[in-house]
Amino acid sequence: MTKIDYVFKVVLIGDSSVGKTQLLARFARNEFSADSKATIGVEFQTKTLIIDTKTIKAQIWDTAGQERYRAVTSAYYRGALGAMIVYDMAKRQSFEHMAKWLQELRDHADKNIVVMLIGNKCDLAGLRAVPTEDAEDFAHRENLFFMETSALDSTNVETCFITILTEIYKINAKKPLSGADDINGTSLRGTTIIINNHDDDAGKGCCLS
Ligand SMILES: Nc1nc2c(ncn2[C@@H]2O[C@H](COP(=O)(O)OP(=O)(O)OP(=O)(O)O)[C@@H](O)[C@H]2O)c(=O)[nH]1
Repeated sequence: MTKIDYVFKVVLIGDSSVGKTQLLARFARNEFSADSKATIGVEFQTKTLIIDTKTIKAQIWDTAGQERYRAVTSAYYRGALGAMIVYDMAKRQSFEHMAKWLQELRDHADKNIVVMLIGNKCDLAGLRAVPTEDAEDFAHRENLFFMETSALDSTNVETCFITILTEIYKINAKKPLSGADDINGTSLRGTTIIINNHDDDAGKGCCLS
């Protein structure tokens, strides 16, 4: 069995239908679904990859963009070292809401979290409603990484995940994974606890049937 050097939790946020679930499906399994259902509650997937000779387990969390399907916010952000805030390049409103998502992140996440702005659906070039420069300006002002992606045709999907994981690695490289280590130790142990909590929550009504 491969020895895991680090476990990095990254969360996906953004309006409903911008493509968070499909970005994750493309990255984790190289799959895409055209009739993707709205996410209810929280899901996550993992993918193990090598960065700078280290084995990194990326644990990517995906939650509902729709308020009524969202699970407890603080639990979602707990232990997250990276966040991708996603808008739909063809839907101006989803970009206008980026400030709101950023605020939520700043209210709930660790202040050192690495944040990347993602303009998804760049395959819909003819329907573009957000000029690249607008997003670049916003990212620059807010100190975010920025990339345009397409989960449909795979453009930049692997690149954006590898970029954020590499940045996380640079920040956390001095903290090797061990039982005594605060950040990574907690994220590993916390994994099980958080998932169980969510399962419990789901049963209690964060999800509609
Ligand atoms: N053209 C195009 N369609 C996409 C792309 N990514 C996702 N979609 C489609 O957009 C719709 C919504 O995708 P989802 O991944 O379910 O969106 P989401 O952000 O997870 O939505 P919630 O779970 O409600 O928060 C689906 O019909 C997808 O097939 C893309 O890159 N290009």
